[in-house]
Amino acid sequence: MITLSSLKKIFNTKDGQVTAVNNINLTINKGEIYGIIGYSGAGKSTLIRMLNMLERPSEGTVQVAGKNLSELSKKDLRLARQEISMIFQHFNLLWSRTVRENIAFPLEIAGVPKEKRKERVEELIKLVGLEGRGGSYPSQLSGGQKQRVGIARALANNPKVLLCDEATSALDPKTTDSILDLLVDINQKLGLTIVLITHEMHVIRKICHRVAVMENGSIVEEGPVLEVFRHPTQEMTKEFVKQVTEPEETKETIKHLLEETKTGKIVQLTFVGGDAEKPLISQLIRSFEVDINILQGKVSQTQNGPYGALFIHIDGEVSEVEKAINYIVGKQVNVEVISNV
Ligand SMILES: Nc1ncnc2c1ncn2[C@@H]1O[C@H](COP(=O)(O)OP(=O)(O)OP(=O)(O)O)[C@@H](O)[C@H]1O
Repeated sequence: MITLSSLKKIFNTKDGQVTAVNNINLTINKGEIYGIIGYSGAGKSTLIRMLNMLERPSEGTVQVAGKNLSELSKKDLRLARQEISMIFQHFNLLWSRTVRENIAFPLEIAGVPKEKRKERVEELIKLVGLEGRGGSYPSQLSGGQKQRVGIARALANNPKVLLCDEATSALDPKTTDSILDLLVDINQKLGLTIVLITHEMHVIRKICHRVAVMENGSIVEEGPVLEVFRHPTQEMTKEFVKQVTEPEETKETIKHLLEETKTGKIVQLTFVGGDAEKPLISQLIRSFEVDINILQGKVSQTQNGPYGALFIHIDGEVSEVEKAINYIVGKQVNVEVISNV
């Protein structure tokens, strides 16, 4: 659906040239939810804005649904943009218009007749769960509701691609989850291709099929979400992955336990996909002369199956502990010994 080839963006500033996006090659498939993660300044916004030519590339090409956007005339680009919608962190709603009028706006621009417009607006209000709020103004809505208006407006002209520019960054965690659920819902119902940028791994974990990690204008790591979680190669990716596997208090708890624990080993087990459901711990206790204490654990759902980490203390004779660890390795669960005590 989207192909980026040798894409580059250089800004000329008073202080010299800034390369915001540097030679990116990427293919995003139809119906996929594709996440791009990176810290502030990595070039995510510039990249996503080039996907609908809000920002013109300095070099390279952007192809969406078979069209090379750089080559389109102004008129054709306007038409192409109806197929590539966008939602924003701060919603970008028209404050003097009601919910209904905001959603109708792109339909007016596209020249949709009044009756059809009305029908479509009501359909969209239902789709995003804003029944009963059509007459409200944006200032009368919560953040989550405002983003629902943004999504309805973006979907008005039946786009093929939805671009999400930090769409949940201004929302609290619970509202974030409800908006992410809505994005998955419309991805599945409408077969819409979704590209999102974020600095939160939680967003990637919860809804993306594939992820690209961006640093200094380049993509440093890319792949299916579970694969990247399983084998993060770059330091930065490892940091992001920790956001969803290690609860804040984990390090402190482990440190405390290391001080308390005199024998055995503390290990981190990482479960990916189907393995997370297996009764590994009871198998260990039954098969080896060891005691197992579960210290901390978190298993989350991804679009490709469960993913999680479990910290356990395995205690017993040194040889039995070794055997137990080897047994886990044989089960293809990723094992990391945090410390030999
Ligand atoms: N219009 C511009 N003129 C000059 N430099 C720019 C412009 N837009 C972005 N940049 C620079 O390009 C680099 C990438 O910025 P960009 O906003 O794309 O990053 P980002 O990953 O989206 O970060 P953030 O999440 O903070 O917006 C930064 O160094 C930024 O200063």
